[in-house]
Amino acid sequence: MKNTPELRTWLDDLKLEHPVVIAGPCSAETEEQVLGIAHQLKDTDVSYLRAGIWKPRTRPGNFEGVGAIGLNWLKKAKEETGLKIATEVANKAHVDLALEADVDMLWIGARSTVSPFIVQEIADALKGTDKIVLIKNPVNPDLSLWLGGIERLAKSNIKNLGVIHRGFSSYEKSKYRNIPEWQIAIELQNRFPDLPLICDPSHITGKRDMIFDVSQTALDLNYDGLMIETHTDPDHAWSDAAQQVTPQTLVQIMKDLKIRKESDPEGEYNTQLNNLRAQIDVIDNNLIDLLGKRMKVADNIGELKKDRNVAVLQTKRWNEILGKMIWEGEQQGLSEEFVLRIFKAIHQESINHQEKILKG
Ligand SMILES: C=C(O[C@@H]1C=C(C(=O)O)C=C[C@H]1O)C(=O)O
Repeated sequence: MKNTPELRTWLDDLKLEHPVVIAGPCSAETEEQVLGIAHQLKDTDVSYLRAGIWKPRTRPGNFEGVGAIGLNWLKKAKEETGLKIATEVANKAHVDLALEADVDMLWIGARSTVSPFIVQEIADALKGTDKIVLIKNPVNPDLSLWLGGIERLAKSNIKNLGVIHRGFSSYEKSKYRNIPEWQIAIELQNRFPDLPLICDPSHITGKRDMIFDVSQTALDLNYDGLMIETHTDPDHAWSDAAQQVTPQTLVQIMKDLKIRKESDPEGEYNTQLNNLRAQIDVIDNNLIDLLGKRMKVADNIGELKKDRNVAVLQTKRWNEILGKMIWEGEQQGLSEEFVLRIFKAIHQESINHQEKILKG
């Protein structure tokens, strides 16, 4: 699949002056709930009313969605408010029912994206549709799997495509429900700059008081839209209560968010920007130069170890370096997480270099 400006057509056709907003409850619960939320979202920045009807849950025994009847509630909400409607599909039966209900936007959930069989089944069922089809990132941080899902949809001749970044599962404890790993979405943007990219801060954060901050980060990174779970009584929602906001909060979030433009033609801004970027270029060259030099020293250490038949990994020395560099990093305003990441990568490269010598 190639990037083309046509990928943005459905988004451009909306003619919005703000990011596209998809909002609504995590799950459709009752007709009154869906209609109540829809009416409160009418005349806001929201273009698409979302509601989950079939809910994939981690453990059995939780609320698994109201099923097809929810489509009637969404249709009614569309008739009454003019909002377009969106729901998640996870198999061919869901797709057939959603298309029959004339749902405007369908999305594939993170737990489905991990399965090429499921994505292919959905792509086949949607073949040639002019509906908008969005694909969430897989639960695991695997860009190829995400791209593979998009390619399957594109091969099924689906033109109105987009992606939703909802963060990635991790065993590690984190302040996020699903760690954003922004660099994965940035890489995806690099490959497909015109593919509409939507952020789902509700699933990334899992907590309503972090939604604004993550949404702002997404806009700072050029995202095209937001999918935000919205409920008139979030605390009593039947699923994902902690991450849903009221329609009033959503309106406030949209008001407070700063919408960034991609660039600015203004002269003085560009002069200063180019100046600073020239400084970054010099520093980057120095970094590469220093890293190359460091690896040459590691090569020499490798030769020494080879002569004496000593193991490459020296945990004590390595831990001393880490401790020192975390402290030094702190003095330079660098986070521990960043220093650890960089030095683990440097250490691995150094080990690879020495391995080559010991095995050579
Ligand atoms: C370079 C060495 O080998 C390994 C690599 C290290 C590094 O790159 O700093 C540190 C400890 C070792 O695990 C060494 O023993 O000093």
